[in-house]
Amino acid sequence: MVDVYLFSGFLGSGKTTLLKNMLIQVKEAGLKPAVFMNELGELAIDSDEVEDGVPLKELLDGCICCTGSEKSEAQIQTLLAEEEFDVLLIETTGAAHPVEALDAIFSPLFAEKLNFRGIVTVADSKRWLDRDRMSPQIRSLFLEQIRHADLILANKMDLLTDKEQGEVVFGIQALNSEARIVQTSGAKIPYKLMETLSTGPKESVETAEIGKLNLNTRVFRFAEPVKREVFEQWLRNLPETVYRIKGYVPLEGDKYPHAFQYAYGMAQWLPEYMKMQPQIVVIGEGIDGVELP
Ligand SMILES: Nc1nc2c(ncn2[C@@H]2O[C@H](COP(=O)(O)OP(=O)(O)OP(=O)(O)O)[C@@H](O)[C@H]2O)c(=O)[nH]1
Repeated sequence: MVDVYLFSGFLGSGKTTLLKNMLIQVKEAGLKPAVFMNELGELAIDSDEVEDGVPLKELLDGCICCTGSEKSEAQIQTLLAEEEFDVLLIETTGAAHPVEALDAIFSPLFAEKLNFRGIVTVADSKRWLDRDRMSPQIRSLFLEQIRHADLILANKMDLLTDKEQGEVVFGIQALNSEARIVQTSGAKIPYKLMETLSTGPKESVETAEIGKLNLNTRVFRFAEPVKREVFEQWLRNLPETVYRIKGYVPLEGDKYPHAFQYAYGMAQWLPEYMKMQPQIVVIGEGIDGVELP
């Protein structure tokens, strides 16, 4: 049986960071991992982060929970037919309800093959503190992802004071008293901690109504390089409802576009040593008016 873990958590909370950490540790434990990824938007950016040699399937521009679990089922079935592996790590989009995303895994097709171990939710601790500023639907999704977790990473602790850290852990514990909560920076946990999970099928869990999410994704392609100051000024002026940006930004004077990440007001630039497509995906609510600088 293949052990299956489902990574949940809001946009930009640190799921891919956790995935990368886990891939290293699973291999170190002498096990073979495989990955199933689900991205919002038509660009496969997170999958660039999974190193070659790890079996990977992805579902683009949709959500594991709402574009029909059949597609996900088919992808997982192909993965099982084509590859040999011991552990399947599933990264859902930040817009997925974790329990609804379980549908594909609990398909009768996989009853003898997949051993579901649990939902691991990565919570952006800074966002937790500011949760009252979210729109009601987004807030409800954010809380549901935490409420249904079997293990919770209170991530991005490096951005919080000691007092805030305590506040986050108490708050999260009050919302989900069953799950173990670990304070993390860079989503670092030992794989052994995930191995302690063994929840089995989730029977008749009550999920709260989230309402219609008005999350949109837009892809912008750069016609030419931009000045870094101009781009950063543009970021500062974005509406608060832009939750996530990722992709490759061509900067004036640099040979290759830089890998770029933006989540909750925090930008991260990484040098890229290959010529990646100069494009970014912007995810948020009411982003029709957003244009590149
Ligand atoms: N300061 C800080 N940044 C972090 C931490 N964990 C992750 N990040 C950064 O947060 C950004 C988003 O991290 P990802 O791992 O891509 O988040 P994600 O949940 O996979 O994002 P989506 O797939 O878009 O939902 C990246 O720039 C990470 O480097 C942390 O503990 N502290």
